[in-house]
Amino acid sequence: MADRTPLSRADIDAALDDMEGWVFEDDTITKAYTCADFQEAVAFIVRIGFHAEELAHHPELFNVYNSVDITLTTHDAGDTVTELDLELARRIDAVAPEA
Ligand SMILES: C[C@H](O)[C@H](O)[C@H]1CNC2=NC(N)=NC(=O)C2=N1
Repeated sequence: MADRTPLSRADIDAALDDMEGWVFEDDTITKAYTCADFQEAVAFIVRIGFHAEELAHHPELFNVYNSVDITLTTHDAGDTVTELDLELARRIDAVAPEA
């Protein structure tokens, strides 16, 4: 299980180098997805939900029609980015609809 120790900015930047579309912003990592339509966006959100529950780690999600904007931070680590955010981000990418 990934841990909840705050990561350094250098560690976050190094990880994000291999994670297309994810950006560091205000002690969070964020990514904006565009789905084909609302149905695909909602299905994506449901798939994210299963991983969030499995990890006991929950994203902030903002959906408008076919867009899903995701923000990840670890509340238990003082609202900083941890390995758990990177793990959830990688799982989200793995269940994202094809671009
Ligand atoms: C007890 C439970 O596992 C914790 O409260 C979890 C729940 N989901 C969480 N989600 C996020 N994003 N950060 C947390 O620190 C967090 N903590």
